[in-house]
Amino acid sequence: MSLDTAEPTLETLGWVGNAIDGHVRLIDQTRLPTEFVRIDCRDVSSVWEAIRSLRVRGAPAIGIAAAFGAVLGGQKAGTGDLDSLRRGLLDASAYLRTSRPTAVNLFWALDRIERTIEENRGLDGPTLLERVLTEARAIADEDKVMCRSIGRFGAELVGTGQGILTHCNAGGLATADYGTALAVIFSAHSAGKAVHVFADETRPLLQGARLTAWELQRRGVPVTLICDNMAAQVMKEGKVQMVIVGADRIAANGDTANKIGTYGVALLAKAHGIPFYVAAPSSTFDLSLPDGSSIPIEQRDPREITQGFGRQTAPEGISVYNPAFDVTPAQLIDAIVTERGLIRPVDAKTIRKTLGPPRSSQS
Ligand SMILES: CSC[C@H]1O[C@H](OP(=O)(O)O)[C@H](O)[C@@H]1O
Repeated sequence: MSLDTAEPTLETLGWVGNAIDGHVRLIDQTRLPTEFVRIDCRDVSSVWEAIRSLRVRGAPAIGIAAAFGAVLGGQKAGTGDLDSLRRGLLDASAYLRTSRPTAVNLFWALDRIERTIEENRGLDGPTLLERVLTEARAIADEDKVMCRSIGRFGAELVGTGQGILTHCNAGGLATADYGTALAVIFSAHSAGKAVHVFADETRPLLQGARLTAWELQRRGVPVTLICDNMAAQVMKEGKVQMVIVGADRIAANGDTANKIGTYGVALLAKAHGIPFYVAAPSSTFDLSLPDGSSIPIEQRDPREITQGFGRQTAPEGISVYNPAFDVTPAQLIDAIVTERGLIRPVDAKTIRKTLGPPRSSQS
């Protein structure tokens, strides 16, 4: 259901889903850049669908959406009977875990919701539901703070006059606010550093063209849109002095899953002697995985490729391979920018030193 199309202020571009009262409100990112529409999800399956279809997308944002979706499950169950409330919350959380497999933030956020339920067994229904809603809001509020911190730390890597290449969208839309990779660019730009961004369009769903270009243009950051197959040429022409991307899951050794095409960009950067950075909050690390080999990679609908431009652009029945992510090995990453500072060199020891001991394993 479309609610309102009022353009957001620059500060409210990110997550808007904290208006619970029986619904989760979010920006429908599939309608951007031509339409700005906020929608209300009134049941858990609508939140699941919004995550699966990338109406809400980006690792932190889908974690936040899932946290509020779980609250919705509790609201639907009602607070009259404690057992049915707990079941409603836990069933919603279990269902939302099946929406997308790669971004660990989804599971990290739902782990926090489920821990909150378990740790508050003694509460009555209304108090328990309120406590879980408070946790969901905390997840969103903490992400806002982490993004700003990532921006501050990452801006130190940016020299004035630099060309910066991005891939996909790791902006305010992908987080509670401000973004991760784009937070670095926004912070550098706000500090008066003249930067120019080359945004990969990012096939097949065009998060770069539709979302990153839109976010940067709105904030007045100079941006040039390129096709993914132009990244090598802009590097060869000396237009790019650094690359910065987001992340969906980072293993204990620093291997990083991100939007498909990121691995290729990292190889190109290495070949051209250009620093390659990842920006991500600590909620994107999965320290239960020793390396990136077992990060689950989402396989998506072939029609995203064969019908991506609103018409059939490939022979009917053609075989299609559509992995939504790839894994960039740690040795291709010069630094990871987190809310706790830079991780450099990118290795298990430095990650542990920066982030602290591993959490429980995530799905
Ligand atoms: C700030 S995390 C952004 C991260 O998530 C994107 O994936 P998707 O658009 O499929 O949700 C992409 O990998 C971005 O780098």
